[in-house]
Amino acid sequence: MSGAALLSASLQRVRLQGRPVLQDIALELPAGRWTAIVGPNGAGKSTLLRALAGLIAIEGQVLLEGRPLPAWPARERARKLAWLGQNEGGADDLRAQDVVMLGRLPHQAWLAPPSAQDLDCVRAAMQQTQSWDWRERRLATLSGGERQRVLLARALAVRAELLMMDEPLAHLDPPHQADWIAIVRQSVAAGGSVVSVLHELNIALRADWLLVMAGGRVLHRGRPQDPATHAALQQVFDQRLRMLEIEPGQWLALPLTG
Ligand SMILES: Nc1ncnc2c1ncn2[C@@H]1O[C@H](COP(=O)(O)OP(=O)(O)OP(=O)(O)O)[C@@H](O)[C@H]1O
Repeated sequence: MSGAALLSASLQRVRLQGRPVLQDIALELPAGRWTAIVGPNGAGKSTLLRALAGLIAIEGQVLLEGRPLPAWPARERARKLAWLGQNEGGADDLRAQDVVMLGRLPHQAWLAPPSAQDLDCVRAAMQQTQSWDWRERRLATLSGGERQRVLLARALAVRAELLMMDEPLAHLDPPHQADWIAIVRQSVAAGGSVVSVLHELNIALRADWLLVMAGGRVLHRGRPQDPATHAALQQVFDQRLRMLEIEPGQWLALPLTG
């Protein structure tokens, strides 16, 4: 694997409760690219993302900037790699602003108060996700979409080079989905790398690169515009998609009924 990859992985196997869930996956994630992981329910998308983030035990190796993930000091790694998981809980009693400040922990000295830079990052991230207005409200009092925008702000406040998100669009309405795409594009344009598990195929088709999974393997990787990518999508979704090019290079995947 080339040394240029921000993250590279070689996974022989990942087991959950003794059951093999992923096998034989090798990939490289360069800087400056948005990669979307797609595939049917149970394909192993979330497990792959968790494996790449170092959140679960693997048989194999994940390298961040060429260094194995476990060899990174925890705080340094947490500054490089930000995570937004599915249905995250545990912070319900905190004010939204304090939840976002958690994203600054890897930058703060032990028990030190937040710096002016931390406060700036929190405000900027909350403004980016349009969640600043409810900064004083407790997370538990927010709607699903409002909460998701606060959690996205927390991940953005880290200012990490690598942003990993599992179903980040859950609960977001179309304008905020569009805002999410804009945020991802900004991050990638600034040299960052974004990896997202997405169920919304039409959003995934706007990524730079797709990983198409089924049965615990990556069956195909390629650009969303490539006919081979469309064929892989058809294969994993039982030929039940209608692929439409709505403008040059921009595709939609509609479910075929009947
Ligand atoms: N904790 C667990 N213990 C055992 N098996 C698990 C566990 N979590 C997930 N699995 C199994 O691993 C496989 C992959 O699950 P995973 O959540 O990675 O799939 P996914 O592609 O993200 O699915 P979905 O689209 O439904 O969210 C599934 O068969 C699932 O049942």
